[in-house]
Amino acid sequence: MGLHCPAFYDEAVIRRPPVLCTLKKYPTLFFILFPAMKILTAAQIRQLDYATVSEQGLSSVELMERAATAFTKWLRRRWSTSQVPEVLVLAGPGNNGGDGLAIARLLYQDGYPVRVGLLPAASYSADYLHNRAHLPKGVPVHEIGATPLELKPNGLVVDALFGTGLSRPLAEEAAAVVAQLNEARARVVAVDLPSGLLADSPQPADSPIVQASYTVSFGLPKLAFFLPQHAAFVGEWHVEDIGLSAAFIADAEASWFFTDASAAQGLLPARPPYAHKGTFGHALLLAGSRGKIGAALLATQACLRTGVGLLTVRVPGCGYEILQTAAPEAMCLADAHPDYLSELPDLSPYQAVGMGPGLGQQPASRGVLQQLLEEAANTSGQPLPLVLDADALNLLGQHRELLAQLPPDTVLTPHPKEFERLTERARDDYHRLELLQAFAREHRCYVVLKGAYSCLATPQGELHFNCTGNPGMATGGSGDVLTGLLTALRADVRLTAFAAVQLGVYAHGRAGDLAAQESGEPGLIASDIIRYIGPALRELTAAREF
Ligand SMILES: NC(=O)C1=CN([C@@H]2O[C@H](COP(=O)(O)OP(=O)(O)OC[C@H]3O[C@@H](n4cnc5c(N)ncnc54)[C@H](OP(=O)(O)O)[C@@H]3O)[C@@H](O)[C@H]2O)[C@@H](O)CC1
Ligand SMILES: [K+]
Repeated sequence: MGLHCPAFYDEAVIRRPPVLCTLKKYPTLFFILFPAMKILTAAQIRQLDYATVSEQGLSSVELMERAATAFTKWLRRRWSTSQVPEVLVLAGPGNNGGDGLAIARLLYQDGYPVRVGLLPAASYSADYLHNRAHLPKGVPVHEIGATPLELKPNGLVVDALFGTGLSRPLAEEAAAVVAQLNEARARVVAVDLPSGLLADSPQPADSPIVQASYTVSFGLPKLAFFLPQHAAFVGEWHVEDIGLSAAFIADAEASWFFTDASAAQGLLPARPPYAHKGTFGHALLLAGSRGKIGAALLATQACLRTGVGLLTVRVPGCGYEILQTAAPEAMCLADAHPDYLSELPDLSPYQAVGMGPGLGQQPASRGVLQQLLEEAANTSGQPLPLVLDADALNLLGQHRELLAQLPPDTVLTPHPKEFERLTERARDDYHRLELLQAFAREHRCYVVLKGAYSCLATPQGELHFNCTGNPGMATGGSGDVLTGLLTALRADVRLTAFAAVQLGVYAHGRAGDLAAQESGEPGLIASDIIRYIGPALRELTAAREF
């Protein structure tokens, strides 16, 4: 029965478009210099602009030309001249508008039918004026704002109204243009940022913002791209490499990062040739209750597939035969109670413990959690690594006094609703990030906030956004798989706590992406993710050194 009834995290919002970071020109340099991929603030991006220009002996117009060329190449790869009846480029008064004017010129030279709409302003940037002067005469130009936009059916709109220089919510003509685009559901490709969206800070909920189908950004992604509340504005986002100063980025202070393939690659050490099962640790899972033994089984299978040396699973009596039959590779310790966990086993054999999938919220199970926290903190030497999920988190939320007992470096994997139960209701996604950062710092733990771009907060207050995963993974049991996977990696003493969690979250999403290629997103179930953990980890394993 319980086999088909895993724990759900249906409140988790997993609605994200695929990320395609195209770093074509300077990929090797980029990957060597930036193992942790930084997300810079809008102010840092402006400094990066200056640093690039002075370091490379460029003029700012030349850097703008690089950006426009990269954007145009991206657009050309997507649509040929015969596929679009018109490209309407909307240009604002700053350098985002300057990019737009250069893009209009390049597209026109490539044979696209281009028209330009200019937003009137009191003053214009120097590079805007340069590109305005160089717009070919054959490109029709008109003012926008006061009159209705005439949009051709199936045409493309290039949104180059405002980028990182936005200093206040859009109003008047600019707001009118945004309203018309959104109402017409125009097919919009935003240059750098959808106009009206701030790159990295909150703004009033009713701010006019372009709803882009695509956003093509330069150099590095913006923080705004990773937040669910912006998905409808940003659309599918891409980052194009324009050779921005690598030295500046390497030196820049950052507390936001993203984990893509290059950051995750090599995090898992190769297995030594003379390895034995003791090398990879012995993990314990505390999971399951009547009707939710499936959750325990999913966590078990994921833990095994991640390469744990030995695994023992503690389930209530009703789960014993199920576990022994469905997962013969694991050892099973039946609890004295038939329906839920009521006793903590001796912890001395284990290198890591995962608790929560399908657990239920019985007072006796809370007692097990409390004892686990006490004993894990008091092991001789380092505290015993813990991974807490699902009902273990709900029990912590109901008894917040237990939070003070979390051993350092404990890993918590809440979805937004579970996180809210541990802290407070967030006003918006930015506030949620603040709460996440503060919580991880205060409790010296790692918190994985699950969802699209799952966000890992570290005890040092860093936030790492994960780039793998897909909406197919918003299905019952996905979270149980993550718990098993992370427990196995925490039992592997070769990995630091941070590396284990960063790798685990990335590998979980990657396994889901590989599984979705086979099953499609709607048909994806948690067991499919487990089948692809091995292939995902194989991609991420470092070369063996002798
Ligand atoms: N950095 C890089 O690496 C590279 C950057 N590049 C490009 O530069 C872009 C940034 O350009 P940017 O700094 O000129 O800012 P941008 O977004 O065009 O807006 C500024 C103008 O808008 C005005 N304005 C602001 N808010 C407003 C409002 N609510 N309503 C009305 N007006 C408002 C503001 O006027 P003010 O605030 O002074 O009144 C000013 O006139 C960046 O996104 C990228 O596309 C690439 O070319 C090369 C590499
Ligand atoms: K824009």
